[in-house]
Amino acid sequence: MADYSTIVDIEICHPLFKDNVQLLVPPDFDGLHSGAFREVLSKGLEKVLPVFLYAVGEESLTDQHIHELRELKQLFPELPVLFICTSASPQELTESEQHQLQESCLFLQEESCYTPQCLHCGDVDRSLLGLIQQLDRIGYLHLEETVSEEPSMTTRPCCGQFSVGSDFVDGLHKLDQVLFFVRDCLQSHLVQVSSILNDIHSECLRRFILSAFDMAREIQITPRRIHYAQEKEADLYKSLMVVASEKQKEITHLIEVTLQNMREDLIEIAAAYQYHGVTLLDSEVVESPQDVAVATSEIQHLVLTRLSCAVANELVQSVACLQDTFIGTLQRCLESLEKNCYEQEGSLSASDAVKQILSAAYNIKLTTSSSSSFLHTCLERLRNLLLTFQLPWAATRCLDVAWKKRVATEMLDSLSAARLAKNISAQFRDRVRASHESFQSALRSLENHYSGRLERTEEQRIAIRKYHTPRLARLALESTSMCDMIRYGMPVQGKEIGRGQYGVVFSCESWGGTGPCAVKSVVPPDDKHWNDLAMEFYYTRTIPEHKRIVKLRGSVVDHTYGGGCTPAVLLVMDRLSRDLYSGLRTGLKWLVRLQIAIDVVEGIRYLHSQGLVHRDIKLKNVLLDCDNRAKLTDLGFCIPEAMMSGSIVGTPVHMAPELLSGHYDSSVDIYAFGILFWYICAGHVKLPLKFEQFQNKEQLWIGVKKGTRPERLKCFDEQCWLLMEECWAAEPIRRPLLGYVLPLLLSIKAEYAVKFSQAGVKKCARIEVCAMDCSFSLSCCLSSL
Ligand SMILES: Nc1ncnc2c1ncn2[C@@H]1O[C@H](COP(=O)(O)OP(=O)(O)OP(=O)(O)O)[C@@H](O)[C@H]1O
Repeated sequence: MADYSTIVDIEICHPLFKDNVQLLVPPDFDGLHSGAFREVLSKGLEKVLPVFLYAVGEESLTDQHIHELRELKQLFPELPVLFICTSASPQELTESEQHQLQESCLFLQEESCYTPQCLHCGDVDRSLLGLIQQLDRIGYLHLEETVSEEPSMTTRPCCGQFSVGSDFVDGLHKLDQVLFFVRDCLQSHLVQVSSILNDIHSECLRRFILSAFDMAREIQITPRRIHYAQEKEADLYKSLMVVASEKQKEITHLIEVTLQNMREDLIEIAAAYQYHGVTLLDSEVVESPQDVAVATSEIQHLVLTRLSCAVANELVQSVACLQDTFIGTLQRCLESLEKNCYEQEGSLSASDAVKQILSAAYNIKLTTSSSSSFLHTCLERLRNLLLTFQLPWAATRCLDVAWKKRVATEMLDSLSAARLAKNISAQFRDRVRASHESFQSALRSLENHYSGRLERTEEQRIAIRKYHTPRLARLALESTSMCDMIRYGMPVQGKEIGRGQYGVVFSCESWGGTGPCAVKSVVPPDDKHWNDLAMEFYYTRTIPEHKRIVKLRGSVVDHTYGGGCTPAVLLVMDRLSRDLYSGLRTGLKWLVRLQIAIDVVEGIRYLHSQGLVHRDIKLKNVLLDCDNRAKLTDLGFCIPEAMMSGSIVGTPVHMAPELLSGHYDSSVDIYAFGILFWYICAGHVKLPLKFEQFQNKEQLWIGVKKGTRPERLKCFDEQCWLLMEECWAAEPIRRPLLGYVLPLLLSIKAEYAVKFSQAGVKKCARIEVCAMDCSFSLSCCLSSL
């Protein structure tokens, strides 16, 4: 096969060709076979990121060009092409054009970011209109009818989504457009791959976190399930043993009633019985006395079997714990425990053992020996003896309906309900005991299986929490930062608006097309801080937007920070007016403060609903907008409950006592809210007196553990005080649920709103009276209010 590709090895000193750039100039395809174009392209583009420049020498496309371009479109429908019309009259560059070109080159060299803009080619040479229309028809350019005489092309989308469209350059002198096009193409590829990468990172992260949730749940729930199964089966066993041992009278009575109710039916069933082991001659006579014995035993067996069934049914119905519904939950619990557990061969599973316990009543068997009285048994044996010796007067050989009825009746008459009951109980007890033992051994092996397995699960959960998720989070932060950087560029940092333990917050007028924003710049000193920051970023970014959580818009990694050795991570978020700390310092009205408390509770409730615990609720992490509505920020310590390791985090005065023990849950946020609510009700930011006595945080924690809490202030409303006390209860279980706190705060606020509006009406009324009463001046009246 002919090799059509020509690799031109050229050395051009230009930033564009700096790294690993290959210039592929395909041959002229005129006269070559139709597949030549495809062949060259597919060979030349192996492992190459293509940027297509298409030079056109004439003012219109030949059929061959059109064919080529159609093929190109088919092969790469998404990839843009920059068409350069080389025949456009080359003009001398004006001074300003030369300057512009230089600027563009510098611009690219500096690698600074650029927000793609809509480029219009309104000023294309009119003689090239035909060529542009041809490209339009093939689907590369989109000519726009404009009011002006000039044709206008829209080929690039506006800012936002970063994708590049095909473009047209009329003249080689417009090299800056070539540079921009190439740069845009490469950046668009970069955005595409980093978005895909970020999707993969985020999805893996999501799955890891979900599996950590499942693991935490399994670790927590499995021992409880096993315990529940043990308890429930023990109860069942106990109550069945009571039935078997102590309810003889009831069972006797039950058998008597069943016998009475069924007697006629059983005799009729016996009458209609067709023998299996006996052949009848004419007139329903049998040949030998042995046949009579067989027929007798068949009838007796029939009657006893029917009777056993009926007694079993009655027994099950009269004993509640023998019914399926009674152990429904136990069965489900066992089945879920056994789901992923291999059973040992030959041994009974716990759920089967429970089924056997239940069926113990159904499997009871009544036999003639167990049912007859001693005297009846003797008579029966005597009768069989006589039959065996074939004494002529011993028995009839005509086994007709009357005979069958007689045998059934005799059988039923011979039954002793008390003996049957005793026998049934004994059988029942033995079966239940055996099944109970099988159950216990099955549960023991289930427990053994789980104890090893739960240890492994815990190890995996720790690995997910400590290693896998933070690393993935960091990768996700880097890939999304790359996209954000290309799309929106580096945020321009304005003045400093705050400072935290880990970073500085700057204002930024606009980023990504919206503003104003705040940029939190953090320089993670080590891998641990990097990972923590990445997790914060991940949680903040992935939770769906909520009006009570400060919105994170994106992030950028500034690799030039610190001379390039300590990159800074810039988290860009919505900018709010101030934090609650400065709000309280400058003074906020009571109703406003109550509304802030409501907002905070809504924010915490939302995080909890997402499975997250904030762990650092404090005045500085509550931001206020210009209407003094609050939002939570700084999800630095925010973490899903399943990922919590018991690490000690937070701000000392807001930290619940159990935080120090390492065993805590989402109720630490409710404790912290209790303290925050103290400040909200106090209306200032002074430390509670009770806490002031402590010299350091260690002393504070000891005090808090012993029960020291902020003091009640005079201005406190009774309901508010009670609420704080509940929230900061020492035992997490006694802290109220947010679903209770929220309506309570709303009702407190509504009460005050009514009180204030009534007070306002009274105040106005008094002012009117004062105004009418000339003996009082208005100012005097107002001061009295
Ligand atoms: N989005 C924002 N809009 C306006 N101000 C903000 C914003 N984010 C933070 N600030 C201000 O910057 C301060 C520092 O915020 P940052 O989140 O870094 O730290 P912090 O919560 O005070 O401390 P730490 O991170 O150590 O817990 C806040 O107290 C607040 O005053």
